[in-house]
Amino acid sequence: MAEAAPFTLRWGILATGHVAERFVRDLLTSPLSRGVYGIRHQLAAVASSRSLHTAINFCATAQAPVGVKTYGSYAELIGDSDIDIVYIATPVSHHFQNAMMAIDAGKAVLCEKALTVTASQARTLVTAARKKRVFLLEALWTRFFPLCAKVRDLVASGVIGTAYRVIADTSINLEISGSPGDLHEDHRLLKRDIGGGAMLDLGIYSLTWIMQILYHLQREEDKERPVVVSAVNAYPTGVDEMASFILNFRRQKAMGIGMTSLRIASGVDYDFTAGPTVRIQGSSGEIQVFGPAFKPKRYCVIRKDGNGEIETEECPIPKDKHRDDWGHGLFWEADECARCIKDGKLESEIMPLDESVLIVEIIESILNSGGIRYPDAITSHRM
Ligand SMILES: NC(=O)C1=CN([C@@H]2O[C@H](COP(=O)(O)OP(=O)(O)OC[C@H]3O[C@@H](n4cnc5c(N)ncnc54)[C@H](OP(=O)(O)O)[C@@H]3O)[C@@H](O)[C@H]2O)C=CC1
Ligand SMILES: O=C1OC[C@@H](O)[C@H](O)[C@H]1O
Repeated sequence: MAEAAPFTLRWGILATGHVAERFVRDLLTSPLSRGVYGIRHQLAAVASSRSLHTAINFCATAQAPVGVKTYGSYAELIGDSDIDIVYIATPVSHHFQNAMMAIDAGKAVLCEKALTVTASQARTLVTAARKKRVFLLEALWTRFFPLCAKVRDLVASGVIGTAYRVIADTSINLEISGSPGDLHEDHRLLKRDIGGGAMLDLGIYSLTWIMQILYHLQREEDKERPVVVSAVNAYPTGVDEMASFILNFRRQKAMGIGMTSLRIASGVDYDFTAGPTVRIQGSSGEIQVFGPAFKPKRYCVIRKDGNGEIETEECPIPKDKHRDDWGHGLFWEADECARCIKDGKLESEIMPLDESVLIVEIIESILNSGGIRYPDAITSHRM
């Protein structure tokens, strides 16, 4: 019997910045190069808010195939009937408006992290997607790494006993060399008007590690939400440059301890000096994760009764040799979109919408505790 043709998902790319290029390069790799079958991705169109030329140049740089449509406005892309899903790769400040526009037009949406600047925006977006019955997913790419799936499975299967503590750090160093104290203010992460700051950009990864173990793995019927305490340092531009937080799951007798910084990196070098960026400690052992928390590379399992033996699992990002050996790791979230949409699902079980909303709520409470306020222009529900 002939094999069924793979399900094809037609993508429209909204914005042409740094992550959009990486995402498109990933989309253009073959799912077979990472052992994924039954789906394929088609890059249908790219839009830039700046100009048509920017979109055309973007396609050339990303080595897009001929025939990809290009637009000089987001509205044109969203109105294109040959697109199934819109990937939103604008700064956080613009996610609410961009995603709302796509949802209103009945398009599925994969929206970069953080889902929105405020919890109220996140709730409104999710309500709109559910009402319109369109697929919506926050592009928290790390969640979809096979490494994360393996770690979740290991914890759920009781390999380390009961998980009582998760410690996670996601930090980079934006200090200007030779000018101690000063950070690179031209960096998007220092800009308040586009939703900069450590928590929304990087702390969210520490948070997702804690949440995918201590929250996501709880029984669906009676999930315990954490009580949050935090400390935040602000930078003169008004964004948070450093934050530490504790998520207390009292009923589980468990705590998540998260850190993020734009001043001091997780380690001088992620491979050799950072140590584990994530530690999951259980009653009978520990799982340690190495590499940046947003792009983990390997994990090891240390059992209390293991006589000091450490089981290490390397998890390299698969490369496509037909695409210049490219592979960044963003393709796994794209594959999840294709699988969900193929199966008629409106959200992913790996990163449910209620969890995305809860994550923005937690970030908001952490930022509020440090007096961080974003301008009305990016916190409103104006379209
Ligand atoms: N998953 C991951 O690995 C990563 C995710 N991210 C997330 O992706 C998003 C974008 O980040 P990144 O690509 O690094 O950002 P960039 O600044 O490189 O790109 C953002 C793009 O958004 C568009 N844009 C629209 N309005 C504005 C505006 N007012 N200011 C700036 N850009 C605007 C522009 O595209 P155009 O002019 O074509 O419309 C711009 O190129 C963020 O939400 C971030 O959190 C970022 C890095 C890595
Ligand atoms: O989401 C992200 O992950 C990778 C980092 O390099 C980047 O700053 C951040 O936006």
